[in-house]
Amino acid sequence: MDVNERIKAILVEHPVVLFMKGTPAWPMCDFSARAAQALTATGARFQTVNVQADPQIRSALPHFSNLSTFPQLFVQGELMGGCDVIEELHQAGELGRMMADVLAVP
Ligand SMILES: N[C@@H](CCC(=O)N[C@@H](CS)C(=O)NCC(=O)O)C(=O)O
Repeated sequence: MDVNERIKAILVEHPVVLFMKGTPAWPMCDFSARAAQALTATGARFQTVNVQADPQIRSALPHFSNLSTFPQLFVQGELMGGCDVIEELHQAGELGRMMADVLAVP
């Protein structure tokens, strides 16, 4: 499967996907760590893709999304943004609401 098809398949399969460096337990970059922390704090379940472990996705995703940096959060297939956007949404109380809407988390 072509890498863009793989990215699309991940986005179809999972309503909330964080493409990050490392994993929430072992983040490999402070921006990825902060993004994963904010999402974890909402209590929502989210899928992560470690771009450091997948060089094809690491190089293709910036072209696919038009965002050159990581992390990248997609909700229902749409790019929300990176760490700055995620933290802003979290601080405004919007991130939890968004996750609840998408995932029906109480
Ligand atoms: N302002 C960005 C900061 C993210 C950032 O600068 N990430 C860097 C360091 S992890 C990055 O992805 N650089 C490009 C690369 O490593 O390919 C955000 O909100 O996510």
